[in-house]
Amino acid sequence: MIYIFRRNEVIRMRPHDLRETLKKFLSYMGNHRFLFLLIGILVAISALGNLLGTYMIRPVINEIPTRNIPQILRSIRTMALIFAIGVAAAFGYTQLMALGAQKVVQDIRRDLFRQAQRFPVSVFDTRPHGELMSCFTNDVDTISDALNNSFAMMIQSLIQMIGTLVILFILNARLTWIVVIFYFFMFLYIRYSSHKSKQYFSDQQHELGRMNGFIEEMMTGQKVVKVFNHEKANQKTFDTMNRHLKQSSRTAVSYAQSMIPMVVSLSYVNYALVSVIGGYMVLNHTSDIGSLASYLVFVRQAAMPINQFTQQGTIVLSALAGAERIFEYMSIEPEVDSGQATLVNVKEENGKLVQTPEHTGKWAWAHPRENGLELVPLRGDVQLHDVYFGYTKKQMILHGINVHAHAGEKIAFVGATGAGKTTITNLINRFYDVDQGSITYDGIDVRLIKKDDLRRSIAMVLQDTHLFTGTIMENIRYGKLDATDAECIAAAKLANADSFIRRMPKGYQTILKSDGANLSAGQRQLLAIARAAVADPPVLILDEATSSIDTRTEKLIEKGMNHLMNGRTVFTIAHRLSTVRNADLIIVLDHGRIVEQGSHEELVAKDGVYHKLYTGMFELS
Ligand SMILES: Nc1ncnc2c1ncn2[C@@H]1O[C@H](COP(=O)(O)OP(=O)(O)OP(=O)(O)O)[C@@H](O)[C@H]1O
Repeated sequence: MIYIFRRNEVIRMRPHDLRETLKKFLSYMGNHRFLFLLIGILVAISALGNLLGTYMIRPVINEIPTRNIPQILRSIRTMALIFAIGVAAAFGYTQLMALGAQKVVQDIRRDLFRQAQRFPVSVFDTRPHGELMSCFTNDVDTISDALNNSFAMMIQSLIQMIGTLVILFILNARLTWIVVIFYFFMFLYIRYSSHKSKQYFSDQQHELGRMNGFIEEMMTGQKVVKVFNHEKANQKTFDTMNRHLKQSSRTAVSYAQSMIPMVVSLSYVNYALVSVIGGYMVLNHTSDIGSLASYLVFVRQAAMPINQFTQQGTIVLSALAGAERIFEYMSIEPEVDSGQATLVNVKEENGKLVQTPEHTGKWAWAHPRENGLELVPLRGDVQLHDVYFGYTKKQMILHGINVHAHAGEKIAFVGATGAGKTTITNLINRFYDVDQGSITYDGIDVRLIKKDDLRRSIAMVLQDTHLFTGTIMENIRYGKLDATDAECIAAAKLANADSFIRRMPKGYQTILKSDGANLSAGQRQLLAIARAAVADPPVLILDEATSSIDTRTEKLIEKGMNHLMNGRTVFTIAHRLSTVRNADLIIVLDHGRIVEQGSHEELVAKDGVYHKLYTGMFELS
């Protein structure tokens, strides 16, 4: 198996399972079967045109001694017509192939993106995100290139290779054995040198991948490099990598470069030998001059399809390896959702809740029960019942967690890094499901609630704000796609973001780029709060930012957060003392276990872990 490395990952040059990958790939081509059938016909016409046109040299030359000019001209016309048809077919199939390739690539991209949207969070947590990105970019590009340039050419070369041999046998069977022997040696040499060059090419790609990864890391981490004076050490590492890359590239290229001249030289020897023996046969009257002329042209061209077939074959194989990676991603089980309880608008009629299509602003869970649909008012009461969870079966992260957040309560999780705070919040909105125990939302097991509706009722403000390319208004509207401008502005006001937005050159229409790079960290957080505010959910998960922000912005954020938290059930991964102090319940976690819980005053009075943490005397570990 040949591998190349891209960035720091291992990339296959050939598919593991060629048959299966080809089957799936052909099924994509099959979606445009008439187009590819037409391309196939044109490829065959083009290949046959080249073969027959060359064959026509025989009658033309044989007719010259007869001096039958009209007949000679007829033969020349026929030959020209055959070549012209071949050229027209080649032009036709290259044009259609460009269209076919883009259709196939468009379908593959569509399916991959659709599938990626449905991946469970665990896929993004466990795989480097560059891997999926390289499927979308490099692999799709390789497939597109192979379809555009290599796929048809490979088939054409195959037809020409077989056709050439057949015609050579027809023209002169005895001479052809010499050609077959040369073909055989050429083929052996091509195999040997391409095998060797692939081996070194793989080393070269490995070195290149390492070097690219290093450059990327150093460029993105320039500040750290400068702070710790690592320039010299980096230069040394880089020089070593650069030297290794030079060595492996040199060997790979030397093998690859030797292939064509060697094959061409062999074909010259072949040509010379066949010319001499053929000439002798003509003189002996065991062959005619036309056959020999046509034959020699075929022999001259013989090396070309072999070369093309091997070179294009390698490109097609590496494209199929890319396709296999894409298909592997596509075959990942999408996030399963067996939840049936949905969030619906309700209104009160004769003291009873009834479901309504109107936007009443009042919500309830429509929970299917044996005796019909039960409407459970949406309140935001969340309870964890003896929850155990591990990301893998081998290692449990949470052990017997019990927490009850009554509607409107503020729960703060504190604890050392790795204690399991984020993991608990990941379970509440079902990025992952509990292994043992359960989580209920308004009394309904979250596994019975449709994920979209569950997540719609829980907003998250993460440390990592993630803003998208688009206007500030669009970024706020991300929280609720049908929010009006007025709702977005109201949310920004509530989040304390309105004043800084209005100071931007284009206000709410200012375009944000690259994850809001044109904003400060504090402004990005204010926007994230506004985005959560526009969703107006009963439950909120806050992962407080640890990065230091100036005191004025910090105050703005605190105020924004307080407004946002008002009237909602809030789970906070708390880093600020003020948040912890104001919480109704503080949960102290250590190694996935609750070690203390209570209000700030209770826990301080207890003089336990929290007190030590609070007074900075002790760090949980
Ligand atoms: N996707 C994951 N796959 C496997 N293990 C994970 C994953 N995410 C977190 N963990 C592990 O789970 C444990 C708890 O992590 P978690 O992120 O919940 O801690 P935390 O208390 O939120 O820490 P921090 O304050 O640093 O964010 C850690 O040991 C961590 O290594």
